[in-house]
Amino acid sequence: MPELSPSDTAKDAAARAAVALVQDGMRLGLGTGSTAVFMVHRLAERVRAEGLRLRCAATSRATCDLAGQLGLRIEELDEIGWLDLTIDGADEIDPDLNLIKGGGGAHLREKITAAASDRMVVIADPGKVVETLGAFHLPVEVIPFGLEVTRVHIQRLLDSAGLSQRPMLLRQRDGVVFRTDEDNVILDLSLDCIGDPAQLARGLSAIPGVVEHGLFLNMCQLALIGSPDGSVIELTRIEGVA
Ligand SMILES: O=C(CO)[C@H](O)[C@H](O)COP(=O)(O)O
Repeated sequence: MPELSPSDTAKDAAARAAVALVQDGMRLGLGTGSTAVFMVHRLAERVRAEGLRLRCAATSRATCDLAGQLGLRIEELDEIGWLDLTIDGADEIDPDLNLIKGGGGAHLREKITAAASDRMVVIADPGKVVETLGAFHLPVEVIPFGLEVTRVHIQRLLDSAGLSQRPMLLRQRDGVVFRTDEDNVILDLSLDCIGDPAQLARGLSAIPGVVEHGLFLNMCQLALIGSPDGSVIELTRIEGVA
């Protein structure tokens, strides 16, 4: 394997630590993003080496394709029904293990998958750990029909919550509007600092046209933060803390 950058070494360390939690017979959710890519590789290595029998659901087409190439059999989430563990990346992680996700545009399937899991473990490099959520843009998946009207509703919500907001960007990739696996679009909100994530999450969920936002509150029980030296720090959440 080519030498990894410090950031990739950190991601790989977190991924290895998460894959070490996997036991024979488990039903797993596989996350999306560059850190999750390391996890899928390490998981495939363990399956090959130890003959682990796993049932896996993927949170995106990209992860499904990668897992298939590495010899992991992917099933539909509904075929498996419920998962023991989902391992996924994150864009921001606060001290209560609340998250911003969706940098890769997969947060809808990621949230459905994590919500169908006994346990969600997040893997990340140290740059993802923050005191307060919001420096990373907040992705909001929106149905294309009535997009501009939905945008007005979101703006009104942000105004009423006193959240300063730079232009709400319609996500593009390679010069064209980005479409999610569900064929929706994403509005990226630049909020700087989200003082009350629960209130914002409730408000966004109540807007017709919003399919899902990237706030993952009270969903993650453990974050494994890799370091460029290969060590891993465990962050845990005290149950019941919002
Ligand atoms: O939420 C996600 C995709 O929707 C990713 O998990 C998140 O963007 C982190 O990605 P990366 O590991 O590449 O930093």
